[in-house]
Amino acid sequence: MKLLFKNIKQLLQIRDNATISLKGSEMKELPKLDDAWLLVEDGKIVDFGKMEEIPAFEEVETVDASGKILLPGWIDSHTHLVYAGNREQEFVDRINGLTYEEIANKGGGILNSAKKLQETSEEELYVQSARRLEEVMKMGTTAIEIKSGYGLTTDAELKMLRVIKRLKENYPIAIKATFLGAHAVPKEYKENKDAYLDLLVDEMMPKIAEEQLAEYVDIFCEKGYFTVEDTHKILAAGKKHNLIPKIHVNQFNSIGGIQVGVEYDALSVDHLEVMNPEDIEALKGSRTMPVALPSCSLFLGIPYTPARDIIDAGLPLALATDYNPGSTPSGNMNLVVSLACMKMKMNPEEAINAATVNAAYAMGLSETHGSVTKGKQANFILTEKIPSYGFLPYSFGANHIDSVYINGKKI
Ligand SMILES: N=CN[C@@H](CCC(=O)O)C(=O)O
Ligand SMILES: [Zn+2]
Repeated sequence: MKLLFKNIKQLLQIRDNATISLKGSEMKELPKLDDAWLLVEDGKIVDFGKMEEIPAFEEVETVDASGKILLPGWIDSHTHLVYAGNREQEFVDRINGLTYEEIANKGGGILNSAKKLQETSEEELYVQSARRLEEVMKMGTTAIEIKSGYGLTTDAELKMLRVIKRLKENYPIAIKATFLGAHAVPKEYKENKDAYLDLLVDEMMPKIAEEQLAEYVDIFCEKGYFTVEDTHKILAAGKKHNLIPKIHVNQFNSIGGIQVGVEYDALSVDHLEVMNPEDIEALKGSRTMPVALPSCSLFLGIPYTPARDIIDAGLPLALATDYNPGSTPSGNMNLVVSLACMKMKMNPEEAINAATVNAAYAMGLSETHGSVTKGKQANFILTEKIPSYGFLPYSFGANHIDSVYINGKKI
């Protein structure tokens, strides 16, 4: 089945196959075609061009995109979308003056979510997660990474990863799974963290690898959670099972997590709210993508990732939501793109590049996703009639999405 978009006001993010990621000043360029057409066949982009040169097509279904912009769907490379219930009460506790750390120290936070998840059946967890996945797809997300890490026992971590597997099977969106058993130390292991690390390495990882339940491995490298040494241990064990690192670092403190990530050739290092010059230096010359999560900063009232320092140092940057019940109960990539412009001083071009091309890199999907390239998946956002692409981040809070296409099909 062929699908033809005609009269597209602006076709954004046109790239050749060689574009894998964008860094430094390259992020300011957003290649586009005005008054364009685009042809889709078998779920893939076949060709595109200017309306004045449109060939005669037969037996095609046509979409009139007059006044509308067509751009690649958002790629969300960092989420915890599979979780049970919510943490609304902690939100109120924070309004009333407690900090995220104080809440975690009194048994809330990640351990609170873990307790809820352990008590929730796999079926119910699937139903709650599928609802969230459908919600983010409608908001333009066309590829998504999902982490475990609210299980913290072998059974509950496997339950989470099986739910992710079922989502992969039942939805057209590309999904990558990450094993984040090292998200927090369970209460029972408070005095013996090493025994928990052994459980992750000796019991959970082999099972996950055997059932092929994850592509990536993650750890929350942060004061009060896991140290740089723990990070070495988990990433080295992950390597034995072909689990590529994508790690939580520098959210509250800079303790050397970026350097370990780079040493293990991590695909991405995520959060980065607190960065010192050595952290930026460590990323130079590496293949590791820095990933910022501005809606987490908004919700927790913590600093925003210093995007200007990162990009102006010649580095790439990707954007993601961090969708989770504690620090970011929102999976809205449109808001993330707006926040990147408003709070991190990224230009609209930089923010769109960070949420498409660079985000695809951060999920290992550069060959199939993230740009309008012949042969790539036909994953698009078709906007409402809007004056320009800059209007998307400018009019924050309104998504301006007419429709979303995944593999050439309107969802
Ligand atoms: N920082 C670590 N993990 C999550 C939040 C976890 C939670 O509060 O439930 C994050 O990326 O923000
Ligand atoms: Zn996270």
